Amino acid sequence: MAKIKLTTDDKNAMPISMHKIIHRLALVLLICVTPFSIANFVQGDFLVGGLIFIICCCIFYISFNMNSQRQYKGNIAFFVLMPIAYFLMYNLLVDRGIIGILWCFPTLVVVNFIMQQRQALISNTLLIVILSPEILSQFDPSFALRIYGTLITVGALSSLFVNVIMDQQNKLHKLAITDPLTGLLNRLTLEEHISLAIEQHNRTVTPMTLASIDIDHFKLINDQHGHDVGDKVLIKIAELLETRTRNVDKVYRLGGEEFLIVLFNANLQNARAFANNVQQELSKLDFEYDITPTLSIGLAEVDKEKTWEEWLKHADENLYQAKESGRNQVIS
Ligand SMILES: Nc1nc2c(ncn2[C@@H]2O[C@H](COP(=O)(O)OP(=O)(O)OP(=O)(O)O)[C@@H](O)[C@H]2O)c(=O)[nH]1
Repeated sequence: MAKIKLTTDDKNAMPISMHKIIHRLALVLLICVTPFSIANFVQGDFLVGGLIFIICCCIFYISFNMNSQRQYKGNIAFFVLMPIAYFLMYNLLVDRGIIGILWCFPTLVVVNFIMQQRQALISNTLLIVILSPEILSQFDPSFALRIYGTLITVGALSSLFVNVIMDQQNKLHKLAITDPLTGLLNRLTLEEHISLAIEQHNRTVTPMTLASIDIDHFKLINDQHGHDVGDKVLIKIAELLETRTRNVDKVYRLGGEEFLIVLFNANLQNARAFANNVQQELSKLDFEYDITPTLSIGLAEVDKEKTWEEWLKHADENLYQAKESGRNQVIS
């Protein structure tokens, strides 16, 4: 089964479920914690008020940032907002003793939700290290040990919890966007990727070409050799398409024996060379029962005057012409 290609950005991005969790976290903070911060300011307790306010700002900022920019990577929280919060937390511990420690617990949990796993681990370890001199000087060793035990347990449990959610969500997301037979992308992300390709073309004038691909007389393969043999042909062709494309390209099975490839940074000439190469490679593959499948391919280069639907339609029309001209053809 072909593996879906993930770009570096896909790999660094937080899963969609984390976006929702952070929006909800922001809402919970707004309702439950912000009034607490205001109350502290009113009572003149600027340290506690400021600390809570900064943590809330951190979550609000990230939540807002995620609405406008889906690829949040946790850097703002790691490099800017958390150091400020930790500075205040240290002073709180110096000033209030054991009461100051209490705010570390929600912080350890929140950090796991708003940063990537490695950043969260570093950040939480740093928090404990920063507070250590004060913990050791203020409390006797057995009590200090209990504090460390509880801080580490809360940090580790929340990290475990977040990782289980992210893992499940990644699996579900992968299932939702892939075709179960071939492992290629299905239609779900088609509009998003084609629109992104158009955006990138408009921004950088990078050429992009769509290749609409259809197996010729596939019904005959099914009828003569059975559906399971037809499935194996589909899987092998999907693997061929995946191995012949680059990491940035997107390969879809749109249904039945129909495939689509978004060829990034490829003009019509590059795409034609790619299509001819795929046809040649296919003719060299060994299939059961001496089946010799062929492909009809329609190509269309991106045109900034066209919408993504028109671009797709153009590639489909060329595919239709390839079929009409006798199949096993590339038309652009
Ligand atoms: N084995 C298998 N067959 C499928 C699958 N999905 C669709 N098909 C079959 O694909 C065949 C498509 O047939 P047609 O649309 O007539 O196309 P074709 O025979 O390839 O003819 P042309 O496209 O005109 O060259 C049908 O027989 C479908 O049953 C699948 O997942 N597995």
